[in-house]
Amino acid sequence: MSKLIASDPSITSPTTGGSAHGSTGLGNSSRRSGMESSVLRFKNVNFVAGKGKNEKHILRDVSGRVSWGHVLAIMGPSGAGKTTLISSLTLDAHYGTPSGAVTLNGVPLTDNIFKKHCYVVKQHDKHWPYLTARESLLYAADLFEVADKSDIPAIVDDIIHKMGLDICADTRCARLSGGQARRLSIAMALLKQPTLLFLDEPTSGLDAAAAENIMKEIVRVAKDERIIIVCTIHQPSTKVYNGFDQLMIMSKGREVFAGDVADSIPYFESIGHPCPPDTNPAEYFLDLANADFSDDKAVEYLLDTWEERKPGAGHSSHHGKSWDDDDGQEGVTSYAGTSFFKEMGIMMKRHATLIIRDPILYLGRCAAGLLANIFFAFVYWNARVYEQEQVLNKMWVIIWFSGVITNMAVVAVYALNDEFKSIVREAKNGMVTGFTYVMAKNVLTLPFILLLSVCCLGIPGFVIMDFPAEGAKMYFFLFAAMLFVFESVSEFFSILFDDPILGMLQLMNFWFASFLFGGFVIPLDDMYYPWTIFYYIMPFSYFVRSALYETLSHATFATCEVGTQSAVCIQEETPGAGVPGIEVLRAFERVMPIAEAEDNTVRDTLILIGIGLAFKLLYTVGVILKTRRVAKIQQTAVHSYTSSSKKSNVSSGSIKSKKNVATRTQKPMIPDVVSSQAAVGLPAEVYSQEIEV
Ligand SMILES: Nc1ncnc2c1ncn2[C@@H]1O[C@H](COP(=O)(O)OP(=O)(O)OP(=O)(O)O)[C@@H](O)[C@H]1O
Repeated sequence: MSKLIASDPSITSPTTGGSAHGSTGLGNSSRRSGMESSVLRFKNVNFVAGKGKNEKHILRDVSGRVSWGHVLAIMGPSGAGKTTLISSLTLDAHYGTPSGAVTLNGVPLTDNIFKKHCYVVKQHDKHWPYLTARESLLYAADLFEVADKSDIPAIVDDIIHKMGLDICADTRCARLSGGQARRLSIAMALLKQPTLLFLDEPTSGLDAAAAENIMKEIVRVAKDERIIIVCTIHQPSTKVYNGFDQLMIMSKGREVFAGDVADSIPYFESIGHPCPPDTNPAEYFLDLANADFSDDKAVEYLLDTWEERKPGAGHSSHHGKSWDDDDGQEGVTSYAGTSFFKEMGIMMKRHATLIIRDPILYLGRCAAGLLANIFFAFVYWNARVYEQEQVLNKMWVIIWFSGVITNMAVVAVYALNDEFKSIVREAKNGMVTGFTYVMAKNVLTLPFILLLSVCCLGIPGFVIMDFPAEGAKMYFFLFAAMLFVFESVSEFFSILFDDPILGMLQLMNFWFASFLFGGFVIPLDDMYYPWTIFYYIMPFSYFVRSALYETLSHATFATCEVGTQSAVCIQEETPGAGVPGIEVLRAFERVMPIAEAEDNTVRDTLILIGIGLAFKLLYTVGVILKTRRVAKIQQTAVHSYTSSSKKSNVSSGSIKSKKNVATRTQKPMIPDVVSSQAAVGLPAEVYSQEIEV
């Protein structure tokens, strides 16, 4: 068996001119990853959820081996552990402890290898609601660099046709039916041409004909493109069932059967469960394995019988193949990924489209800010004149103008939380990185923040409320800095929790604390000592102080008649000259200490930008960590090509191994097994089961 490895990225890297799909779309076996023949092996995969008394063993010693060109269909009743198995194999089984050995071409599966060579389509679809199906595929093709730019539209058209999406190609994803969204997810995966593809319930939501066609396409793609496909499936029709080549039936987290589909009927017959004629075998086997609705003892019998009889038990192997056989390529090749700037460019283009189309997150907020502030301007209509008895009302106009729009950042928490879930999926599949997402978003949201500032202040402040034009420039920047703080805070809370409601609550808390400690509800000197910290770290005090300065100091106020009931009442020195705003501000400072008759706008703007940057930094770190989050499988034992017979060379993003044929011919009967633990001195476990599915 030839085990050549294309270790030079230039051999297959699309960036160097290779076309992954050829001009007619899928159908060219020149694979992006450069791996022509691969094998996925998983051995004794276990998953334990919870700890101590609450510990629950969800997967027990599930093993399998799938080579390129084959589709392994995992079936089982609801709750059998199919999704948990897929999550464990895709390093996504958080909330528990996965263990076992999972290798691709003999190399333990890592996040880096996964991002480059694998793809997972999750059970629940997640697309960009404001992009059409075609646009989603075009952006994905660009990000995956599947071919030269000029070939991409033809490739996308081809895959749209093969997935039966022609009718909805130009429909926005938000309006796709469940089945169409499912097919779009599969199309995205096939576009990448991964070495290893996981599909969790690819046929859910599809009618029988669509399910049959999709499964046919999946089987065809696996063969033609030499992909390993592992999918879970619920109750397939007889036609779909017969279309699989390899099958694993699970129940209660264990195997009931694993092998060729053709062997399933004889196997069940041999253990006393002949499939009745004219019965869908899938349905029949699933009924047998369903512990919820059939006799639990009967299910236990099935599980134990398979444990004893399965072809791999006792070191013999199914079809002469075992965990240890290496008919696939050895090692995992490397290829040049999309460059940072190219990825940034594509992300920015995509996000610009989303900003324009998504009415909630951006333009909708501009409109809402404008309308809300026009409302407040009319509520405080009397405060538009520069009379001293209106000074207090002017302060409240300033506060409401900023208070309502910053409170609306709660909407951003919700929308960004949803957006981030899409990014996490794309990052998992190696389409984007968290860092480029943050950078692209920053570049695009900064102009939006300035626009929002103009929307909120322009007509309501400088037209209706007649704010002095002299202070306009600084006031816009100050306001934009305040919005920047809340945008950054909303970004941070949007990713802090999976549940957007928790993030929204935290933003409300932040806003409320900022309001309370802004220095206008309770003056700084009256705050009880430990609470004063909030006056300094929250944004409202900086904003209100400088906004008051920019609004009052440049104006001239009418003189105040003696005896007028007013917080501030200064008489003009020269009749008809009025009272300078700075004098009014100085007098107001004695009543409302947050006011200051000193120009601190630049300083306060910079402090606000600093607070915003601090949250931006937290957000960036959070995005990077969350998009790299991996539920590492605790490698109980890995058959190693790194043992004495083979040397493995692990470098960043590239794992290469060279075969030593001479030593391999002396392979011991029991596989030479080492583990990562063994590598650090723990005893290696020797496998006693070998099975090919
Ligand atoms: N973190 C967890 N804590 C406790 N129980 C869990 C956890 N994750 C999964 N389970 C349980 O493990 C079992 C297997 O769940 P899993 O989602 O893998 O089943 P499934 O075969 O994919 O089911 P379905 O076909 O309905 O999607 C279920 O009983 C589920 O309730």
